[in-house]
Amino acid sequence: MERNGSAATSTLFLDRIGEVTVTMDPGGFSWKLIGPKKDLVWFMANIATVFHVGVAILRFPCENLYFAMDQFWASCLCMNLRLKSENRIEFANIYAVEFIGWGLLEDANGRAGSFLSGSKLEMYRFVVHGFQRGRTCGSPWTLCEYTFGHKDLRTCESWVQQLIAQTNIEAVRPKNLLVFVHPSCGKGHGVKTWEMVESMFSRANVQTKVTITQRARHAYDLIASLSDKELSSFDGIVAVGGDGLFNEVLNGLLSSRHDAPYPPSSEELNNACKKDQNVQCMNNGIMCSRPLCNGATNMLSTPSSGSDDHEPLLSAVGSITSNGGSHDRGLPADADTVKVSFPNDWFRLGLIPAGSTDSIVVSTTGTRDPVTSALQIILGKRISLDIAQVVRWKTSPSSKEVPSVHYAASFAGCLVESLTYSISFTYVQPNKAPLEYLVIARYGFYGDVIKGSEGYRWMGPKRYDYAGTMAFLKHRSYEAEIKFLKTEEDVVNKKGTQTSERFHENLKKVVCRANCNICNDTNDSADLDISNISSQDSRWLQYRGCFLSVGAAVISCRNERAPEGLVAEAHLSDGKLV
Ligand SMILES: Nc1ncnc2c1ncn2[C@@H]1O[C@H](COP(=O)(O)OP(=O)(O)OP(=O)(O)O)[C@@H](O)[C@H]1O
Repeated sequence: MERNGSAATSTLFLDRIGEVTVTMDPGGFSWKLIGPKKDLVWFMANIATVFHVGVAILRFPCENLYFAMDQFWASCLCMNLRLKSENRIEFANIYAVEFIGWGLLEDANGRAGSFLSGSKLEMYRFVVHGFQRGRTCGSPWTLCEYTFGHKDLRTCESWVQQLIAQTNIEAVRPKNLLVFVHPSCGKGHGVKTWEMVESMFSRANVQTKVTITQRARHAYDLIASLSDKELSSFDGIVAVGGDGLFNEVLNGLLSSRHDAPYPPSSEELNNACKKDQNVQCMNNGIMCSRPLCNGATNMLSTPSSGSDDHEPLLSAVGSITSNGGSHDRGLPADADTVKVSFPNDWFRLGLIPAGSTDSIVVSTTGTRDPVTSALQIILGKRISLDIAQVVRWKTSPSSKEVPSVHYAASFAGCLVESLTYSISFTYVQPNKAPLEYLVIARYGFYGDVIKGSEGYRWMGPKRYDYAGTMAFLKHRSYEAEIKFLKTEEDVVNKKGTQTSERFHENLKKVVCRANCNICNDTNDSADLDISNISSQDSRWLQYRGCFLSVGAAVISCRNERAPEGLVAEAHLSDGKLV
Protein backbone atom coordinates (compact mmCIF):
# COMPACT_ATOMS: atom_id res chain seq x y z
CA MET A 1 0.00 0.00 0.00
CA GLU A 2 1.47 3.36 -1.01
CA ARG A 3 0.78 6.57 0.88
CA ASN A 4 0.11 9.88 -0.77
CA GLY A 5 -0.60 12.45 1.95
CA SER A 6 -3.63 11.22 3.90
CA ALA A 7 -4.63 8.83 1.09
CA ALA A 8 -3.38 5.24 0.73
CA THR A 9 -3.31 3.62 -2.69
CA SER A 10 -2.86 0.04 -4.00
CA THR A 11 -3.42 -1.84 -7.19
CA LEU A 12 -5.83 -4.66 -6.40
CA PHE A 13 -8.02 -7.00 -8.39
CA LEU A 14 -11.74 -6.45 -8.00
CA ASP A 15 -13.84 -9.55 -8.55
CA ARG A 16 -15.83 -9.44 -11.81
CA ILE A 17 -14.40 -6.06 -12.72
CA GLY A 18 -10.63 -6.36 -13.21
CA GLU A 19 -7.51 -4.61 -12.04
CA VAL A 20 -8.28 -1.43 -10.14
CA THR A 21 -6.44 1.35 -8.37
CA VAL A 22 -7.91 1.56 -4.89
CA THR A 23 -7.51 4.76 -2.90
CA MET A 24 -8.45 5.19 0.75
CA ASP A 25 -9.18 8.72 2.00
CA PRO A 26 -10.48 9.87 5.41
CA GLY A 27 -14.14 9.30 4.50
CA GLY A 28 -14.07 6.09 2.48
CA PHE A 29 -12.36 4.39 -0.41
CA SER A 30 -12.75 4.43 -4.17
CA TRP A 31 -11.47 2.41 -7.08
CA LYS A 32 -10.79 2.98 -10.76
CA LEU A 33 -10.33 0.43 -13.50
CA ILE A 34 -6.82 0.49 -14.83
CA GLY A 35 -5.86 1.28 -18.40
CA PRO A 36 -7.21 -0.09 -21.64
CA LYS A 37 -9.34 -2.76 -19.96
CA LYS A 38 -11.62 -0.04 -18.76
CA ASP A 39 -12.04 1.31 -22.25
CA LEU A 40 -12.60 -2.18 -23.58
CA VAL A 41 -15.23 -2.97 -21.01
CA TRP A 42 -16.93 0.36 -21.54
CA PHE A 43 -16.84 -0.18 -25.28
CA MET A 44 -18.28 -3.69 -24.93
CA ALA A 45 -20.91 -2.50 -22.52
CA ASN A 46 -22.09 0.27 -24.81
CA ILE A 47 -22.10 -1.95 -27.89
CA ALA A 48 -23.96 -4.51 -25.79
CA THR A 49 -26.66 -2.03 -24.92
CA VAL A 50 -27.28 -1.21 -28.59
CA PHE A 51 -27.28 -4.87 -29.66
CA HIS A 52 -29.46 -5.94 -26.79
CA VAL A 53 -32.14 -3.49 -27.76
CA GLY A 54 -31.79 -4.41 -31.45
CA VAL A 55 -32.01 -8.16 -30.85
CA ALA A 56 -35.00 -7.73 -28.60
CA ILE A 57 -36.82 -5.86 -31.38
CA LEU A 58 -35.95 -8.28 -34.20
CA ARG A 59 -36.72 -11.40 -32.12
CA PHE A 60 -33.76 -13.34 -33.43
CA PRO A 61 -35.11 -16.65 -34.83
CA CYS A 62 -32.57 -18.93 -33.16
CA GLU A 63 -33.77 -19.03 -29.55
CA ASN A 64 -30.63 -20.53 -28.00
CA LEU A 65 -28.34 -18.09 -29.65
CA TYR A 66 -30.64 -15.28 -28.69
CA PHE A 67 -30.59 -16.45 -25.09
CA ALA A 68 -26.79 -16.72 -24.98
CA MET A 69 -26.39 -13.28 -26.49
CA ASP A 70 -29.01 -11.90 -24.21
CA GLN A 71 -27.13 -13.15 -21.15
CA PHE A 72 -23.89 -11.71 -22.41
CA TRP A 73 -25.30 -8.30 -23.26
CA ALA A 74 -27.22 -8.17 -20.03
CA SER A 75 -24.09 -8.85 -17.98
CA CYS A 76 -22.21 -6.17 -19.90
CA LEU A 77 -25.06 -3.75 -19.37
CA CYS A 78 -25.08 -4.56 -15.67
CA MET A 79 -21.33 -3.97 -15.45
CA ASN A 80 -21.74 -0.70 -17.27
CA LEU A 81 -24.13 0.46 -14.55
CA ARG A 82 -21.84 -0.82 -11.78
CA LEU A 83 -18.87 0.97 -13.22
CA LYS A 84 -20.77 4.19 -13.33
CA SER A 85 -22.35 4.12 -9.95
CA GLU A 86 -20.36 1.95 -7.58
CA ASN A 87 -16.82 3.16 -7.59
CA ARG A 88 -16.80 4.58 -4.11
CA ILE A 89 -17.99 3.40 -0.72
CA GLU A 90 -18.05 5.44 2.49
CA PHE A 91 -16.73 3.84 5.69
CA ALA A 92 -20.10 4.62 7.26
CA ASN A 93 -21.65 2.25 4.72
CA ILE A 94 -19.41 -0.73 5.53
CA TYR A 95 -20.56 -3.15 8.20
CA ALA A 96 -17.89 -5.86 7.91
CA VAL A 97 -14.53 -6.57 6.31
CA GLU A 98 -13.44 -10.22 6.04
CA PHE A 99 -10.19 -11.81 4.96
CA ILE A 100 -11.12 -15.02 3.10
CA GLY A 101 -7.69 -16.42 2.19
CA TRP A 102 -6.28 -17.72 -1.08
CA GLY A 103 -8.64 -18.53 -3.94
CA LEU A 104 -10.03 -17.71 -7.35
CA LEU A 105 -11.44 -14.41 -8.50
CA GLU A 106 -13.45 -13.95 -11.64
CA ASP A 107 -12.64 -11.66 -14.49
CA ALA A 108 -14.94 -9.15 -16.08
CA ASN A 109 -16.80 -11.93 -17.91
CA GLY A 110 -17.49 -13.93 -14.79
CA ARG A 111 -14.84 -16.59 -15.54
CA ALA A 112 -12.06 -17.70 -13.24
CA GLY A 113 -9.15 -17.22 -15.64
CA SER A 114 -9.13 -14.21 -17.84
CA PHE A 115 -8.89 -13.82 -21.55
CA LEU A 116 -7.88 -10.24 -20.83
CA SER A 117 -4.94 -11.09 -18.61
CA GLY A 118 -4.48 -14.61 -19.92
CA SER A 119 -3.62 -15.83 -16.43
CA LYS A 120 -5.43 -17.82 -13.74
CA LEU A 121 -6.80 -15.38 -11.19
CA GLU A 122 -5.74 -16.97 -7.93
CA MET A 123 -4.72 -14.68 -5.10
CA TYR A 124 -5.36 -13.68 -1.47
CA ARG A 125 -8.79 -12.15 -1.11
CA PHE A 126 -10.83 -9.96 1.24
CA VAL A 127 -14.48 -9.00 1.13
CA VAL A 128 -15.87 -5.58 1.95
CA HIS A 129 -19.48 -5.99 3.10
CA GLY A 130 -21.37 -2.77 2.60
CA PHE A 131 -24.89 -1.55 2.20
CA GLN A 132 -26.78 1.13 0.36
CA ARG A 133 -29.11 3.32 2.35
CA GLY A 134 -32.62 3.75 1.04
CA ARG A 135 -33.09 6.83 -1.10
CA THR A 136 -35.84 8.13 1.15
CA CYS A 137 -35.93 8.19 4.92
CA GLY A 138 -37.64 5.00 6.01
CA SER A 139 -36.85 2.88 2.98
CA PRO A 140 -34.91 -0.32 3.58
CA TRP A 141 -31.16 -0.65 3.27
CA THR A 142 -29.76 -3.16 0.79
CA LEU A 143 -26.62 -5.24 1.12
CA CYS A 144 -23.74 -5.21 -1.35
CA GLU A 145 -20.28 -6.74 -1.29
CA TYR A 146 -16.98 -6.32 -3.10
CA THR A 147 -14.23 -8.94 -3.20
CA PHE A 148 -10.72 -7.61 -3.72
CA GLY A 149 -7.58 -9.66 -4.21
CA HIS A 150 -3.81 -9.39 -4.35
CA LYS A 151 -1.01 -11.95 -4.76
CA ASP A 152 0.75 -10.47 -1.72
CA LEU A 153 -0.69 -11.56 1.61
CA ARG A 154 0.62 -8.52 3.47
CA THR A 155 -1.08 -6.08 1.10
CA CYS A 156 -4.41 -7.79 1.72
CA GLU A 157 -3.92 -7.93 5.49
CA SER A 158 -2.94 -4.29 5.61
CA TRP A 159 -6.11 -3.27 3.72
CA VAL A 160 -8.27 -5.39 5.99
CA GLN A 161 -6.74 -3.89 9.14
CA GLN A 162 -7.05 -0.34 7.92
CA LEU A 163 -10.62 -0.75 6.73
CA ILE A 164 -11.70 -2.34 10.02
CA ALA A 165 -10.04 0.46 11.98
CA GLN A 166 -11.75 3.12 9.88
CA THR A 167 -15.21 1.58 10.08
CA ASN A 168 -15.05 1.48 13.88
CA ILE A 169 -14.36 5.19 14.21
CA GLU A 170 -17.89 6.49 13.59
CA ALA A 171 -19.67 4.72 16.48
CA VAL A 172 -18.85 2.21 19.16
CA ARG A 173 -20.13 -1.03 17.72
CA PRO A 174 -21.39 -3.84 19.96
CA LYS A 175 -19.16 -6.89 20.34
CA ASN A 176 -21.25 -9.26 22.38
CA LEU A 177 -25.04 -9.47 22.32
CA LEU A 178 -27.66 -11.56 24.02
CA VAL A 179 -30.34 -12.52 21.49
CA PHE A 180 -33.88 -13.77 22.15
CA VAL A 181 -35.84 -15.24 19.25
CA HIS A 182 -39.59 -15.78 19.52
CA PRO A 183 -40.31 -18.72 17.16
CA SER A 184 -44.08 -18.22 16.89
CA CYS A 185 -44.21 -14.44 16.57
CA GLY A 186 -46.07 -12.87 13.66
CA LYS A 187 -46.58 -15.53 10.99
CA GLY A 188 -44.27 -17.93 12.83
CA HIS A 189 -41.09 -16.81 11.04
CA GLY A 190 -39.05 -15.73 14.07
CA VAL A 191 -36.32 -18.36 13.62
CA LYS A 192 -36.15 -17.85 9.84
CA THR A 193 -35.80 -14.13 10.37
CA TRP A 194 -32.89 -14.67 12.75
CA GLU A 195 -31.25 -17.13 10.33
CA MET A 196 -31.53 -14.53 7.60
CA VAL A 197 -29.47 -11.96 9.54
CA GLU A 198 -27.30 -14.18 11.75
CA SER A 199 -24.42 -14.35 9.25
CA MET A 200 -24.26 -10.55 9.18
CA PHE A 201 -23.43 -10.55 12.90
CA SER A 202 -20.74 -13.21 12.56
CA ARG A 203 -19.18 -11.44 9.56
CA ALA A 204 -19.03 -8.26 11.61
CA ASN A 205 -17.38 -10.14 14.50
CA VAL A 206 -20.30 -9.57 16.84
CA GLN A 207 -20.65 -12.52 19.22
CA THR A 208 -24.20 -13.60 19.88
CA LYS A 209 -25.65 -15.84 22.58
CA VAL A 210 -28.98 -16.96 21.19
CA THR A 211 -32.01 -18.24 23.10
CA ILE A 212 -35.09 -19.46 21.25
CA THR A 213 -37.92 -18.75 23.68
CA GLN A 214 -39.96 -21.75 24.80
CA ARG A 215 -42.84 -19.92 26.44
CA ALA A 216 -44.20 -16.50 27.32
CA ARG A 217 -41.99 -14.77 29.96
CA HIS A 218 -39.03 -17.01 29.12
CA ALA A 219 -36.97 -13.99 28.06
CA TYR A 220 -38.20 -11.99 31.06
CA ASP A 221 -37.21 -14.72 33.55
CA LEU A 222 -33.78 -15.27 32.00
CA ILE A 223 -32.93 -11.58 31.91
CA ALA A 224 -34.26 -10.87 35.40
CA SER A 225 -32.20 -13.76 36.80
CA LEU A 226 -28.90 -12.61 35.24
CA SER A 227 -26.32 -11.41 37.71
CA ASP A 228 -24.79 -7.99 37.19
CA LYS A 229 -21.56 -9.69 36.21
CA GLU A 230 -23.29 -11.78 33.54
CA LEU A 231 -25.26 -8.83 32.22
CA SER A 232 -22.22 -6.60 32.01
CA SER A 233 -20.47 -9.13 29.79
CA PHE A 234 -22.95 -8.15 27.06
CA ASP A 235 -23.20 -4.86 25.21
CA GLY A 236 -26.90 -5.25 24.78
CA ILE A 237 -29.92 -7.44 24.21
CA VAL A 238 -31.61 -8.02 20.87
CA ALA A 239 -35.16 -9.29 20.52
CA VAL A 240 -36.16 -11.03 17.29
CA GLY A 241 -39.92 -10.88 17.37
CA GLY A 242 -42.65 -8.33 17.89
CA ASP A 243 -43.44 -5.54 20.31
CA GLY A 244 -44.49 -8.05 22.99
CA LEU A 245 -41.11 -9.76 23.10
CA PHE A 246 -39.37 -6.39 23.17
CA ASN A 247 -41.50 -5.31 26.11
CA GLU A 248 -40.67 -8.57 27.88
CA VAL A 249 -36.96 -7.87 27.43
CA LEU A 250 -37.42 -4.29 28.62
CA ASN A 251 -39.32 -5.38 31.72
CA GLY A 252 -36.87 -8.19 32.53
CA LEU A 253 -34.08 -5.66 32.37
CA LEU A 254 -35.68 -2.78 34.28
CA SER A 255 -37.72 -4.74 36.84
CA SER A 256 -34.87 -4.94 39.36
CA ARG A 257 -32.44 -2.47 37.90
CA HIS A 258 -34.40 0.73 37.63
CA ASP A 259 -34.16 2.42 40.99
CA ALA A 260 -36.26 5.56 40.56
CA PRO A 261 -38.99 6.08 43.17
CA TYR A 262 -42.54 5.15 42.24
CA PRO A 263 -45.14 7.76 41.54
CA PRO A 264 -47.32 8.33 44.62
CA SER A 265 -50.14 5.90 45.30
CA SER A 266 -53.69 7.15 45.52
CA GLU A 267 -53.41 6.77 49.33
CA GLU A 268 -50.35 9.01 49.40
CA LEU A 269 -52.08 11.50 47.20
CA ASN A 270 -55.09 11.57 49.50
CA ASN A 271 -52.91 12.06 52.56
CA ALA A 272 -50.94 14.77 50.88
CA CYS A 273 -54.20 16.43 50.06
CA LYS A 274 -55.47 16.32 53.58
CA LYS A 275 -52.23 17.72 55.02
CA ASP A 276 -52.10 20.65 52.71
CA GLN A 277 -54.84 23.08 53.61
CA ASN A 278 -54.00 25.32 50.75
CA VAL A 279 -54.90 22.77 48.18
CA GLN A 280 -58.47 22.27 47.22
CA CYS A 281 -59.54 18.66 46.77
CA MET A 282 -62.10 18.05 44.13
CA ASN A 283 -64.16 15.12 42.99
CA ASN A 284 -62.78 12.04 44.70
CA GLY A 285 -60.14 14.04 46.52
CA ILE A 286 -57.22 12.64 44.62
CA MET A 287 -54.73 15.37 44.33
CA CYS A 288 -51.16 16.22 45.01
CA SER A 289 -49.73 19.09 47.04
CA ARG A 290 -46.18 18.46 45.86
CA PRO A 291 -44.74 17.94 42.46
CA LEU A 292 -45.67 14.43 41.48
CA CYS A 293 -43.09 11.82 40.79
CA ASN A 294 -40.01 13.91 41.39
CA GLY A 295 -37.80 10.89 41.21
CA ALA A 296 -39.63 9.28 38.43
CA THR A 297 -39.36 12.27 36.19
CA ASN A 298 -35.64 11.69 36.23
CA MET A 299 -35.98 8.19 35.00
CA LEU A 300 -34.66 7.59 31.55
CA SER A 301 -34.53 11.30 31.04
CA THR A 302 -30.78 11.46 31.03
CA PRO A 303 -29.96 13.62 28.08
CA SER A 304 -29.00 11.50 25.16
CA SER A 305 -25.34 11.79 24.31
CA GLY A 306 -26.17 14.06 21.44
CA SER A 307 -25.11 11.29 19.13
CA ASP A 308 -28.61 10.10 18.45
CA ASP A 309 -28.89 9.08 14.88
CA HIS A 310 -31.93 9.86 12.90
CA GLU A 311 -32.35 6.38 11.45
CA PRO A 312 -31.41 4.10 14.27
CA LEU A 313 -32.85 1.49 16.46
CA LEU A 314 -30.74 1.03 19.51
CA SER A 315 -31.74 2.62 22.72
CA ALA A 316 -29.42 4.03 25.29
CA VAL A 317 -31.00 3.12 28.58
CA GLY A 318 -29.23 2.04 31.73
CA SER A 319 -26.14 2.91 33.79
CA ILE A 320 -23.29 1.10 35.33
CA THR A 321 -21.43 1.89 38.50
CA SER A 322 -18.15 0.34 39.36
CA ASN A 323 -15.20 0.67 41.66
CA GLY A 324 -12.85 1.97 38.99
CA GLY A 325 -10.53 0.33 36.55
CA SER A 326 -11.49 0.06 32.93
CA HIS A 327 -11.44 -1.74 29.72
CA ASP A 328 -12.90 -0.69 26.41
CA ARG A 329 -16.43 -0.10 27.69
CA GLY A 330 -15.48 1.41 31.00
CA LEU A 331 -16.18 -1.72 33.02
CA PRO A 332 -13.87 -2.70 35.83
CA ALA A 333 -11.44 -5.53 35.35
CA ASP A 334 -12.87 -7.05 38.52
CA ALA A 335 -16.42 -7.39 37.30
CA ASP A 336 -17.62 -8.99 40.56
CA THR A 337 -18.19 -5.55 41.98
CA VAL A 338 -20.08 -4.23 38.98
CA LYS A 339 -23.54 -2.92 39.63
CA VAL A 340 -25.64 -2.46 36.54
CA SER A 341 -28.44 0.03 36.83
CA PHE A 342 -30.50 2.09 34.46
CA PRO A 343 -30.34 4.56 32.84
CA ASN A 344 -26.82 4.34 31.42
CA ASP A 345 -25.44 5.09 28.04
CA TRP A 346 -23.66 1.86 27.12
CA PHE A 347 -26.23 -0.93 27.30
CA ARG A 348 -28.29 -1.26 24.15
CA LEU A 349 -31.60 -2.74 23.25
CA GLY A 350 -32.24 -3.86 19.71
CA LEU A 351 -35.26 -5.22 17.91
CA ILE A 352 -35.30 -7.19 14.67
CA PRO A 353 -38.87 -7.18 13.38
CA ALA A 354 -40.68 -10.49 12.96
CA GLY A 355 -43.93 -9.74 14.82
CA SER A 356 -47.49 -9.03 13.82
CA THR A 357 -47.46 -5.25 14.08
CA ASP A 358 -43.85 -4.24 14.82
CA SER A 359 -44.89 -0.76 15.83
CA ILE A 360 -41.68 -0.06 17.75
CA VAL A 361 -39.47 -0.90 14.80
CA VAL A 362 -41.58 1.11 12.39
CA SER A 363 -41.59 4.13 14.68
CA THR A 364 -37.82 4.01 15.19
CA THR A 365 -36.38 2.88 11.85
CA GLY A 366 -39.25 3.97 9.61
CA THR A 367 -39.30 0.57 7.93
CA ARG A 368 -40.11 -3.02 8.84
CA ASP A 369 -37.06 -4.71 7.47
CA PRO A 370 -34.94 -7.24 9.43
CA VAL A 371 -31.80 -6.49 7.38
CA THR A 372 -32.04 -2.74 8.02
CA SER A 373 -32.53 -3.32 11.75
CA ALA A 374 -29.66 -5.84 11.92
CA LEU A 375 -27.38 -3.37 10.14
CA GLN A 376 -28.27 -0.57 12.52
CA ILE A 377 -27.59 -2.82 15.51
CA ILE A 378 -24.21 -3.91 14.12
CA LEU A 379 -23.22 -0.34 13.29
CA GLY A 380 -24.00 0.77 16.85
CA LYS A 381 -26.68 3.26 15.81
CA ARG A 382 -28.53 4.65 18.79
CA ILE A 383 -31.72 6.45 19.57
CA SER A 384 -33.34 7.31 22.89
CA LEU A 385 -36.60 5.51 23.23
CA ASP A 386 -39.52 6.81 25.27
CA ILE A 387 -40.40 4.41 28.04
CA ALA A 388 -43.50 4.60 30.20
CA GLN A 389 -43.46 3.30 33.76
CA VAL A 390 -46.83 2.05 34.90
CA VAL A 391 -47.31 1.38 38.61
CA ARG A 392 -50.29 -0.57 39.81
CA TRP A 393 -51.35 -0.01 43.40
CA LYS A 394 -53.41 -2.96 44.49
CA THR A 395 -56.25 -1.75 46.64
CA SER A 396 -58.47 -4.75 47.23
CA PRO A 397 -59.78 -4.73 50.81
CA SER A 398 -57.96 -7.94 51.75
CA SER A 399 -54.57 -7.10 50.37
CA LYS A 400 -51.90 -4.61 51.24
CA GLU A 401 -51.14 -1.89 48.80
CA VAL A 402 -48.27 -3.40 46.84
CA PRO A 403 -46.88 -1.62 43.86
CA SER A 404 -46.48 -3.68 40.75
CA VAL A 405 -44.38 -2.01 38.10
CA HIS A 406 -44.44 -2.40 34.34
CA TYR A 407 -42.52 -0.64 31.64
CA ALA A 408 -43.84 -0.05 28.17
CA ALA A 409 -42.17 1.11 24.98
CA SER A 410 -45.30 1.07 22.85
CA PHE A 411 -48.39 0.61 24.93
CA ALA A 412 -49.56 -1.16 28.07
CA GLY A 413 -52.97 -2.70 28.10
CA CYS A 414 -55.19 -3.45 31.07
CA LEU A 415 -57.71 -6.21 31.51
CA VAL A 416 -60.89 -5.72 33.42
CA GLU A 417 -61.16 -8.07 36.38
CA SER A 418 -63.12 -8.22 39.56
CA LEU A 419 -60.50 -6.61 41.79
CA THR A 420 -60.10 -2.89 41.98
CA TYR A 421 -56.75 -1.42 41.17
CA SER A 422 -55.40 2.01 41.09
CA ILE A 423 -52.83 2.64 38.43
CA SER A 424 -50.37 5.48 38.35
CA PHE A 425 -49.13 6.00 34.88
CA THR A 426 -45.96 7.98 34.56
CA TYR A 427 -44.73 9.10 31.25
CA VAL A 428 -41.26 10.48 31.09
CA GLN A 429 -39.98 12.20 28.07
CA PRO A 430 -36.33 12.04 27.11
CA ASN A 431 -34.78 15.41 26.47
CA LYS A 432 -34.62 14.88 22.81
CA ALA A 433 -36.99 12.88 20.71
CA PRO A 434 -35.80 12.79 17.15
CA LEU A 435 -38.48 10.45 15.85
CA GLU A 436 -42.19 10.27 16.21
CA TYR A 437 -43.53 8.22 19.09
CA LEU A 438 -46.82 7.51 20.58
CA VAL A 439 -46.58 5.99 24.03
CA ILE A 440 -49.85 4.95 25.48
CA ALA A 441 -51.00 3.17 28.59
CA ARG A 442 -54.45 1.92 27.86
CA TYR A 443 -57.18 0.25 29.74
CA GLY A 444 -60.31 -1.12 28.25
CA PHE A 445 -60.78 -1.95 24.61
CA TYR A 446 -57.12 -2.55 23.78
CA GLY A 447 -56.55 -4.76 26.79
CA ASP A 448 -59.54 -6.85 25.79
CA VAL A 449 -58.38 -7.07 22.16
CA ILE A 450 -54.92 -8.24 23.16
CA LYS A 451 -56.26 -10.82 25.57
CA GLY A 452 -58.84 -12.02 23.05
CA SER A 453 -56.28 -12.24 20.23
CA GLU A 454 -53.93 -14.60 22.09
CA GLY A 455 -56.34 -17.53 21.56
CA TYR A 456 -56.20 -17.00 17.80
CA ARG A 457 -52.44 -16.79 17.30
CA TRP A 458 -52.72 -19.39 14.51
CA MET A 459 -54.40 -16.69 12.41
CA GLY A 460 -51.19 -14.64 12.39
CA PRO A 461 -51.54 -10.85 12.35
CA LYS A 462 -55.20 -11.14 11.27
CA ARG A 463 -56.03 -12.24 14.82
CA TYR A 464 -56.01 -8.59 15.87
CA ASP A 465 -58.70 -7.75 13.28
CA TYR A 466 -60.80 -10.64 14.44
CA ALA A 467 -60.38 -10.00 18.18
CA GLY A 468 -60.91 -6.26 17.61
CA THR A 469 -64.18 -6.87 15.80
CA MET A 470 -65.39 -9.25 18.51
CA ALA A 471 -64.46 -6.78 21.29
CA PHE A 472 -66.17 -3.99 19.38
CA LEU A 473 -69.35 -6.03 18.95
CA LYS A 474 -69.49 -6.58 22.71
CA HIS A 475 -69.87 -2.83 22.88
CA ARG A 476 -68.48 -2.38 26.35
CA SER A 477 -67.41 0.80 27.94
CA TYR A 478 -65.07 1.19 30.87
CA GLU A 479 -65.46 3.46 33.85
CA ALA A 480 -62.49 5.46 34.92
CA GLU A 481 -61.10 8.62 36.37
CA ILE A 482 -58.04 10.13 34.83
CA LYS A 483 -55.81 12.89 36.02
CA PHE A 484 -53.80 14.62 33.43
CA LEU A 485 -50.96 17.05 33.96
CA LYS A 486 -50.58 19.62 31.26
CA THR A 487 -47.02 20.55 30.52
CA GLU A 488 -45.37 23.94 30.51
CA GLU A 489 -44.16 23.41 27.05
CA ASP A 490 -46.94 21.53 25.37
CA VAL A 491 -46.51 19.67 22.14
CA VAL A 492 -48.09 21.54 19.27
CA ASN A 493 -49.12 19.40 16.38
CA LYS A 494 -49.01 20.33 12.71
CA LYS A 495 -52.45 21.93 12.79
CA GLY A 496 -51.35 24.11 15.69
CA THR A 497 -53.43 22.27 18.30
CA GLN A 498 -51.82 21.43 21.58
CA THR A 499 -51.80 17.80 22.60
CA SER A 500 -53.62 18.39 25.87
CA GLU A 501 -56.24 20.56 24.18
CA ARG A 502 -56.83 17.85 21.64
CA PHE A 503 -57.05 15.28 24.39
CA HIS A 504 -59.56 17.49 26.16
CA GLU A 505 -61.59 17.95 22.99
CA ASN A 506 -61.58 14.24 22.26
CA LEU A 507 -62.81 13.44 25.74
CA LYS A 508 -65.66 15.91 25.44
CA LYS A 509 -66.86 14.03 22.36
CA VAL A 510 -67.31 10.80 24.34
CA VAL A 511 -70.97 10.02 24.87
CA CYS A 512 -72.05 7.61 27.58
CA ARG A 513 -74.18 4.87 26.10
CA ALA A 514 -73.59 2.35 28.85
CA ASN A 515 -75.54 3.97 31.64
CA CYS A 516 -72.42 3.69 33.80
CA ASN A 517 -72.26 4.55 37.49
CA ILE A 518 -69.92 7.46 37.10
CA CYS A 519 -71.98 9.20 34.47
CA ASN A 520 -75.17 8.48 36.39
CA ASP A 521 -73.65 9.95 39.55
CA THR A 522 -72.49 13.05 37.80
CA ASN A 523 -74.82 15.94 38.64
CA ASP A 524 -73.96 17.71 35.49
CA SER A 525 -76.02 16.51 32.58
CA ALA A 526 -72.86 16.39 30.51
CA ASP A 527 -71.56 12.95 29.78
CA LEU A 528 -68.21 13.66 31.30
CA ASP A 529 -67.14 15.53 34.34
CA ILE A 530 -64.08 17.45 33.29
CA SER A 531 -62.60 19.75 35.84
CA ASN A 532 -59.42 21.27 37.01
CA ILE A 533 -58.22 19.29 39.99
CA SER A 534 -56.69 22.16 41.79
CA SER A 535 -57.37 25.83 41.54
CA GLN A 536 -53.78 26.30 42.72
CA ASP A 537 -52.32 24.24 39.99
CA SER A 538 -54.42 24.64 36.91
CA ARG A 539 -52.17 22.32 34.98
CA TRP A 540 -53.96 19.33 36.49
CA LEU A 541 -57.13 18.20 34.82
CA GLN A 542 -59.33 15.40 35.98
CA TYR A 543 -61.76 13.45 33.87
CA ARG A 544 -64.41 11.13 35.15
CA GLY A 545 -66.63 9.07 32.95
CA CYS A 546 -66.86 5.96 30.88
CA PHE A 547 -64.52 5.30 28.07
CA LEU A 548 -64.00 2.83 25.32
CA SER A 549 -60.41 2.84 26.40
CA VAL A 550 -58.49 4.87 28.90
CA GLY A 551 -54.98 6.04 28.49
CA ALA A 552 -52.47 8.76 28.63
CA ALA A 553 -50.59 9.52 25.51
CA VAL A 554 -47.95 11.89 24.37
CA ILE A 555 -46.73 12.36 20.87
CA SER A 556 -43.30 13.78 20.52
CA CYS A 557 -42.78 15.08 17.06
CA ARG A 558 -39.85 14.53 14.80
CA ASN A 559 -37.06 16.99 15.44
CA GLU A 560 -39.08 18.98 17.91
CA ARG A 561 -38.14 19.39 21.51
CA ALA A 562 -40.77 17.57 23.43
CA PRO A 563 -42.04 18.44 26.92
CA GLU A 564 -40.13 16.99 29.81
CA GLY A 565 -41.56 15.14 32.73
CA LEU A 566 -45.12 14.89 31.55
CA VAL A 567 -47.04 12.93 34.11
CA ALA A 568 -50.45 11.45 33.79
CA GLU A 569 -52.40 9.32 36.18
CA ALA A 570 -55.21 6.97 35.48
CA HIS A 571 -57.19 5.62 38.40
CA LEU A 572 -59.05 2.72 37.03
CA SER A 573 -61.77 0.69 38.51
CA ASP A 574 -61.47 -3.04 37.90
CA GLY A 575 -58.25 -2.97 35.94
CA LYS A 576 -55.45 -5.43 35.73
CA LEU A 577 -52.32 -4.62 33.84
CA VAL A 578 -51.19 -7.14 31.26
N1 LIG B 1 -42.08 -19.38 22.73
C1 LIG B 1 -43.14 -18.66 23.07
N2 LIG B 1 -44.36 -19.21 23.11
C2 LIG B 1 -45.46 -18.50 23.41
N3 LIG B 1 -45.44 -17.17 23.69
C3 LIG B 1 -44.26 -16.55 23.64
C4 LIG B 1 -43.05 -17.26 23.33
N4 LIG B 1 -42.03 -16.37 23.34
C5 LIG B 1 -42.56 -15.18 23.66
N5 LIG B 1 -43.90 -15.28 23.84
C6 LIG B 1 -44.89 -14.23 24.19
O1 LIG B 1 -45.60 -13.87 23.01
C7 LIG B 1 -45.97 -12.49 23.12
C8 LIG B 1 -46.09 -11.86 21.74
O2 LIG B 1 -44.87 -12.01 21.06
P1 LIG B 1 -44.33 -11.02 19.95
O3 LIG B 1 -44.57 -9.62 20.31
O4 LIG B 1 -42.92 -11.42 19.69
O5 LIG B 1 -45.16 -11.42 18.64
P2 LIG B 1 -46.50 -10.82 18.03
O6 LIG B 1 -47.51 -10.69 19.09
O7 LIG B 1 -46.82 -11.65 16.85
O8 LIG B 1 -46.06 -9.40 17.48
P3 LIG B 1 -46.55 -7.90 17.88
O9 LIG B 1 -46.31 -7.74 19.35
O10 LIG B 1 -45.69 -7.01 17.04
O11 LIG B 1 -48.00 -7.81 17.51
C9 LIG B 1 -44.89 -11.86 23.94
O12 LIG B 1 -45.47 -10.93 24.83
C10 LIG B 1 -44.22 -12.98 24.69
O13 LIG B 1 -44.49 -12.90 26.06
